[in-house]
Amino acid sequence: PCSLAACSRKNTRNASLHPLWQSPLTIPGGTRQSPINIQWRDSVYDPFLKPLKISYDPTTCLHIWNNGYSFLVEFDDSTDRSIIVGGPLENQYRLKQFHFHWGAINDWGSEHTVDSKFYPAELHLVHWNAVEYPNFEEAVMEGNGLAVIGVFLKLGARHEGLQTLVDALPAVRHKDTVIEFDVFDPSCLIPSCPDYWTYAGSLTTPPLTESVTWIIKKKPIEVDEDQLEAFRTLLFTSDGEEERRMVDNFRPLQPLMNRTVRSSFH
Ligand SMILES: NS(=O)(=O)c1ccc(CCCCO)cc1
Ligand SMILES: [Zn+2]
Repeated sequence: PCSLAACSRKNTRNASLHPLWQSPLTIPGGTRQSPINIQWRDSVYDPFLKPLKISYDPTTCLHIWNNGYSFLVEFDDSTDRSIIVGGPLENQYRLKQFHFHWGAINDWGSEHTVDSKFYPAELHLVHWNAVEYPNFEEAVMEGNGLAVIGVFLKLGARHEGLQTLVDALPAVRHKDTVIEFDVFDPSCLIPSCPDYWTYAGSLTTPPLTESVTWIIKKKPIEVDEDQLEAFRTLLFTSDGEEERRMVDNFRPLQPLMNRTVRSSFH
C-alpha cells in the first residue's frame, strides 16, 4: 500500500492558488509527492532505461469532459488497444485519459519545472497497470499502479492536432459537461524526440496517492497564444453558478526528499 501525503509548500510563483490548495493539506508520511522541479544537472543517466513504446488506437477515444479541475479526454480501457510499454516500466500500461494544467498567463502553468523554469501548460497522459490490477481505481492505490507521461507546452507555432481539442472546448465550458469525441490519436501530442526523465511520484490532485511512475518528455510541444487562451475560457464552475475561470489548476512544487530523477539520455 502506498501512503497518502501532501505538504504543499509556499507557492514559489505567487500564482493565485487553485482553491483546492488554499486549505493547508498536509497528510503526514508523504515521501514521493508530485510535482517536483527537475534539476537537469542532478538527473542521472540510466543506460538500462529502454525506449518508451507508445501504441494508441484512435478509435478507443470516448469523450471530452470538464470535471471541475481540468478538461479530460477519456478512453475505452477495457482492452489493451491503447498501451505504453518499455521505458522505466516493468509492465504494459493502458491509456485511461489525458488532461492538461495551465496558468492564467504564459509565465506559469506547468506542474513540473525544469531548472526552475515553468512552461505555460503541461499535458498528462494517464495509464494504469492492467497486468497486475483489475481496474484503474485499484491501480490508483498501488505504488506501481500508474504511469503518467508529462509533456510541456510552450508558446510557438499553432498545433494542428491540439486544434481539434480546442474546437470542442466551448461545448465543455462548464463543470460536469461532456461531449462525445469519437476518434483522436493522442500520440500527435507527444514529441518524436525519445528523451525523457523519470521518477517515482504521486497524483497531483486528490487523492494524491503515491502510485505514479512519472515519464517527463524532455522536448516540449509548441502551441500558439489562441490555443492557450482557449484553455482559459473554461470554467471551474457549473452552469448557473457564479463563473470562475479555469486557470492556475496546477499544484505547488513538492520536496524531492530521498529521490533521484533518472534520464534516458546523456
Ligand atoms: N494530475 S495527475 O496526472 O497526477 C492525475 C491523474 C489522474 C487523477 C485521477 C485520480 C482518480 C482517482 O480515483 C488525478 C490526478
Ligand atoms: Zn495532471
